[in-house]
Amino acid sequence: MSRMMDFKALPKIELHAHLSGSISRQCLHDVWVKKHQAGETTLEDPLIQMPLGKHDYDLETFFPLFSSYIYHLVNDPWSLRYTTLSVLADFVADGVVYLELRTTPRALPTHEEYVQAILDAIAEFEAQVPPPKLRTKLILSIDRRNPPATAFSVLSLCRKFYGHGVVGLDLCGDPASPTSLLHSFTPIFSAARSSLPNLGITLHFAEASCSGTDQELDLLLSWRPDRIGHVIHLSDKIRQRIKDCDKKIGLELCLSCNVHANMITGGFEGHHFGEWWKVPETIVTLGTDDVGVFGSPLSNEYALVAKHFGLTQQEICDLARKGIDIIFGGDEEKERLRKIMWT
Ligand SMILES: CNc1ncnc2c1ncn2[C@@H]1O[C@H](COP(=O)(O)O)[C@@H](O)[C@H]1O
Repeated sequence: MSRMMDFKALPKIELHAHLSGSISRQCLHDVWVKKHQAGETTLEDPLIQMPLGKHDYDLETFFPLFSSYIYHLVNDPWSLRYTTLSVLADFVADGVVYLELRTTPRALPTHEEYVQAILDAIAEFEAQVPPPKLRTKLILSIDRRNPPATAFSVLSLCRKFYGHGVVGLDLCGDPASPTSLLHSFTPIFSAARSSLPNLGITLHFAEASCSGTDQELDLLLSWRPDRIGHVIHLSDKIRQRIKDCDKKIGLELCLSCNVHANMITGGFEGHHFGEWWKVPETIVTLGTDDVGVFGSPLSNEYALVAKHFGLTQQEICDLARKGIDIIFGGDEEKERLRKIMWT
């Protein structure tokens, strides 16, 4: 039975992880100690602000963690490099062999330098001897709370860094921000489709009931995403539209995040993974979302689906391998993964 499986050793693909939310509390603490000792921060120790073992952040308490705390701690090139390297080390230690990390560019000191610093940290990590099995690509996020001009600048960054480590564009952020603001992003996503046809598009989709209206979801689907994340509050009509997409759409499902943040009811066994994982018109992949906040590494997400949905060892390997088809990282990477992932 899969319950006996070594989920850490299982080579895994992670396609839904936010950089700032993936930083462990210990790593945030290390950054804080250095800054505190140098008199560079007046913030409280992260281990007090976010005590170890606390994972029950709901959508009201979750987003301010970034805007009021983590962004003020990770606020210079040194802490950005340090935390990125730590995040990569955590993923590799958990048996992740391919990672698409997503992040919202910030002015550190410029948005361009922010992206370059992360790409440099990835290159530095991959140049280790012996090289780690993990290969990492970057997705740039548009925060739905931001004005169109900021969102357009994210597309410009995709243009600049496409072919140099950036493989996708994401829409993320607090789902409580109104659907009406999203209309102004349509030209951005259509420009992304026409000017960068191989850039992947992934969207946070129906995370909360307020962002799960047919009006919003019809709009998001009109942007022709390759993948959608969370996928919780759907009408039957939208369910059918997802299944009817020309190309199989990828569903990035994040069980622990959804359960801990009370985004769903019914606990793990009530999670919509159970509804989707066998649907032939879609491809389900498991993601951690924000392992630093919700505390469940990808190996544990596999253990959870094995436990709550009774997947056999073969079904676990098949689930992990299916993700290969929906990575944004290109054919060469797909070939590498086909060779190293368990059959
Ligand atoms: C429930 N899960 C989620 N839903 C929507 N957006 C999320 C998210 N988890 C994280 N983010 C988005 O990612 C940012 C932090 O990482 P980066 O600074 O970009 O690396 C958050 O500010 C939020 O906008």
